[in-house]
Amino acid sequence: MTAPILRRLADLRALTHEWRQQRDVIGVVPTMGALHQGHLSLAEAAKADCDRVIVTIFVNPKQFNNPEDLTNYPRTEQEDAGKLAPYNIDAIYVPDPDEIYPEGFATTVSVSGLTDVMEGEFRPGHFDGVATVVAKLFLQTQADRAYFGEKDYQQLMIVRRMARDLDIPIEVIGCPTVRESSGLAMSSRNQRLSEKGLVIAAVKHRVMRALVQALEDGEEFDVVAPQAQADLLAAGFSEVEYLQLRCAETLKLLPITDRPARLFAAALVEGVRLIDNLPVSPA
Ligand SMILES: Nc1ncnc2c1ncn2[C@@H]1O[C@H](COP(=O)(O)OP(=O)(O)OP(=O)(O)O)[C@@H](O)[C@H]1O
Ligand SMILES: CC(C)(CO)[C@@H](O)C(=O)[O-]
Ligand code: BAL
Repeated sequence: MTAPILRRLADLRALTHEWRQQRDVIGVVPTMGALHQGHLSLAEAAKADCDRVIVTIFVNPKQFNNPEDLTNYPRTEQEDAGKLAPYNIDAIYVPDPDEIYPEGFATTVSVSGLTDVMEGEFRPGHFDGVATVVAKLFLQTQADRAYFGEKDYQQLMIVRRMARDLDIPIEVIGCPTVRESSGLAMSSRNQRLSEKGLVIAAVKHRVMRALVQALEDGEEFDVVAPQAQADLLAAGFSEVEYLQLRCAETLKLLPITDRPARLFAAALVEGVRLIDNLPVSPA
C-alpha cells in the first residue's frame, strides 16, 4: 500500500489527532530521503512496534555546513514512496520548507558537550541544525517513539539528550547499522562513489573490524589509532578526519580499559565523506 504524502502540517495534525483519539501508538522515522535498506530497516522496526508510522523526508538546509554537499544531496521522492510501499507505513510527511522554517524563524536548539567532538568538530553548526529540525519533527508529529540508525551514533545520542532535556515525551530508539555485503555502511552518499571508490570505502570497515578485534584481544592501543589511519590513506582515502575510541555513553576519549566503548571514524574518498562506528565488546 502506498502511504499518502502530506506536505502541510495541518494535514498531518488532522491524521495524528484521529490516531490519538483511537489511542494508537505513533512511531516516526526522520530521514532526508534517498532511501536505502538502512532507512527501510527503521521503518520496519517502527511498524513492528507501533500502530501508526510516519516517515518524514526533509533535506534540512540548516544541518549542511558545506553548500556543495547540500546541492549534491540526492532527491528521489517518488522512488522513496515506492520503496516504502511494502512496509505499510501510514504517512509520508514531506513538509514544505515553510512548515519547518517559516518567515522570521529565529530559534535554534543547541545541545552542548556531546556536540563538541567528531561530527561536531568537523561539521560546525551541523548538530544545531539537526537538533532544531528533529525537535520540530518530534513536536509536529507528536510521535510516541522515534527510530534512528546507529550509523549516525553521535546524532542518536544528541537527539536522545535533546528530547530528555526538553521534556519531549518521546522514546528515542537506536537501530543497528545495515551494511552492504562488503561491510560498507549503507548511506545515501555512497551513490556518489565510483566502483573503485566503493572498493576503497569498504576497506574502512575491514580496518575498523581488525582494530576492534585487537582491542577485544587486549592488544596495546592508542585511542586515535595512528597505524589504522595510515592504512586507510594507503588504501586510497584522501583524508581521515578521525578514527577514535570513545566511551559509548559520554563520547569522551577513553583509556582502553574503560567500557562500554565504541570505535568511530570519518574519512573521505572521491570527495565523499563517509562515517561509521562499531561497538567494542566488554572485556
Ligand atoms: N546503514 C544504515 N543503517 C541503519 N540506519 C541508517 C543507515 N543509514 C542511515 N540510517 C539512518 O537513517 C536515518 C536517516 O538518515 P539519512 O537520511 O541521513 O541517511 P544517510 O544514508 O545517513 O544519508 P547520509 O548520506 O546523509 O549519511 C538516520 O537515523 C540514520 O542514522
Ligand atoms: C535526523 C535527520 C533526518 C535530521 O534532518 C538527519 O540528520 C538524518 O537523516 O540523519
Ligand atoms: N546522516 C546524518 C545527516 C547528515 O549527514 O547531514
